[in-house]
Amino acid sequence: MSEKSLTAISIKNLENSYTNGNIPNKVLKGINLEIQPGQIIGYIGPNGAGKSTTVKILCGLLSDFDGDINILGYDLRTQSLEIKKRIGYIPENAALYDTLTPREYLQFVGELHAMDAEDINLKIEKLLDLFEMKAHADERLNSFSKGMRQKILIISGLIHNPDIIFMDEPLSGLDANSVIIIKEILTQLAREGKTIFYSSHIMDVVEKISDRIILIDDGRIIADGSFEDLNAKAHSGSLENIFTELTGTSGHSEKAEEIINVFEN
Ligand SMILES: Nc1ncnc2c1ncn2[C@@H]1O[C@H](COP(=O)(O)OP(=O)(O)OP(=O)(O)O)[C@@H](O)[C@H]1O
Repeated sequence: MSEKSLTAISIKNLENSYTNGNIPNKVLKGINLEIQPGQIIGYIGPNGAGKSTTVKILCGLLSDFDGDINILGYDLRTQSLEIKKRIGYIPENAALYDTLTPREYLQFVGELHAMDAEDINLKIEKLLDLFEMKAHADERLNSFSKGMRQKILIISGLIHNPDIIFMDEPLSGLDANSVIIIKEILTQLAREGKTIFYSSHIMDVVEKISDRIILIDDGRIIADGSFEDLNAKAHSGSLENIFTELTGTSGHSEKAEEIINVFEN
């Protein structure tokens, strides 16, 4: 991690709007966060709360925002290239180059990160093997299942050994063994001082791996603390219950009944 800063991610008054037609839709309404290295952050919230938008801004994929963001001591607006060298981004879905094989795609990603060719090839071989993808190394990506594609996305987000790893629903499509391995990888990387910013709807995984859980709703942070802190605040027992209590969604069985009634009548 950069010697320039002790703070991994600093976000001050982050605001963002999308414009649909001429009408601005304010999505982030003043996010303030200081995240220290070595933390696993679980970033959660209801659909449309602004999680993916936050992650895309932090990864430099959306540049139209208000507020100040500093990552590893670098200003996101003026030094985004320095930041991009030091972060990894694992989205839920991404356009992989379907005509390439995983080996070719990962070589391409390694080259983008200016990695040494020998180092790239060595890592590709080892990682494909460890993710049980070696047998598919030379098949085209367009023949891959969702989980197989997700494994390639995970490898490509980690291959350059980033200091901060941003993940947006990264376990989507993975089988149970792979989920356990990824959880273990994240815990071990955090122990080495890497920072993990993890956005997901899978509450039991977030509950288990996160040192700190940040709950956003309608573009604002409504809870921030360890699972124990949040649990003490909401007295709910599980993160799923805390989530529903704090985001004001309740009466699930009544809602399910109403939905079935609409289908059946
Ligand atoms: N490209 C876009 N153009 C216009 N509006 C957008 C765009 N992307 C997202 N939005 C809007 O911004 C809001 C936040 O979306 P975002 O994808 O950040 O939410 P999220 O918390 O990640 O949701 P989910 O849990 O459903 O993935 C939503 O109202 C969404 O409609």
